[in-house]
Amino acid sequence: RPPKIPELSSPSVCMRDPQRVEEIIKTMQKAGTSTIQVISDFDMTLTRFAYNGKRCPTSHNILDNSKLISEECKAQLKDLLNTYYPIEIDSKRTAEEKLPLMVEWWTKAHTLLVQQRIRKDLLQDVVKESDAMLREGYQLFFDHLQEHSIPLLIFSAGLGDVLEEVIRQAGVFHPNVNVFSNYMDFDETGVLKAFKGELIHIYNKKEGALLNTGHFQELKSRHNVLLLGDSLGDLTMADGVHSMENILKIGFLNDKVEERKTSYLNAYDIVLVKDETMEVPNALLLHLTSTK
Ligand SMILES: Nc1ccn([C@@H]2O[C@H](COP(=O)(O)O)[C@@H](O)[C@H]2O)c(=O)n1
Ligand SMILES: [Mg+2]
Repeated sequence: RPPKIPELSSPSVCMRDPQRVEEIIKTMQKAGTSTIQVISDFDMTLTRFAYNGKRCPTSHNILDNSKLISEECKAQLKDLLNTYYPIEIDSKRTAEEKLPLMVEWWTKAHTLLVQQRIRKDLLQDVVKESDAMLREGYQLFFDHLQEHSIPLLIFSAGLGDVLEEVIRQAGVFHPNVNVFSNYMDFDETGVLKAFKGELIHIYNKKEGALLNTGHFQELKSRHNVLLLGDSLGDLTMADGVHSMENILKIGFLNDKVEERKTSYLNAYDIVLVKDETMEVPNALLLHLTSTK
């Protein structure tokens, strides 16, 4: 294990191949800060999964539980969550089996949200009044990337308008941050009428809008990627990166740990088990941006 990163010896850290991790870190550190980009999922990756034993909300949940949603609609959204979330984290079903069901979940939820005639000008209050919580250490994470001019792409199947507000209110929506997500389309009076563009769900985080935006085109010289996710669907988030040289994949394993540990260890280089902090990603970033 890299001796300069004691956080990698924390009990929450699991690695299938620590030597390989060490090699990737060494190569990336040698290549230098100007070659690095960070691609991160949002819900349950940059935000906490639980706090004081209670689940923290996803960007969808922030809106679902808010004053902008009728009691009847809240119950319908909750039913959807109770039906589809167990499918999302079911280790016995394949991604192919889950994909159409996930599309069904997102589509039904978005249809319900549009029926609620949500007002754009109230989203700020909704986030302020919510239990949204970024992971401990988020400030250092965002500020350090900004200080070192490292681009951060947040690639989320959540609600872009809501998640942007979360990071704005936390004071970390710096100019190096780019967000790809599901954005709301409001009519001329500021009422939600639809969702923009192609739906982003947990199993298409490489297709659609993102590949045509030129985002990765602009970052052509950044061949070294630090990827952060909490779902196996997050692993394809860097697929658009041009001539990638190294990728270090960090996965937060928040729920159903025993059932899912093997698949996470096979897919992610570093697995953080029930770790609600940014300690390990931060330690890695500090190391990668150090010149020693
Ligand atoms: N109606 C929905 C649909 C999805 N979710 C959760 O959002 C997560 C996706 O957002 P990422 O930032 O992680 O891409 C996903 O894991 C679902 O559990 C939801 O809460 N409500
Ligand atoms: Mg997530």
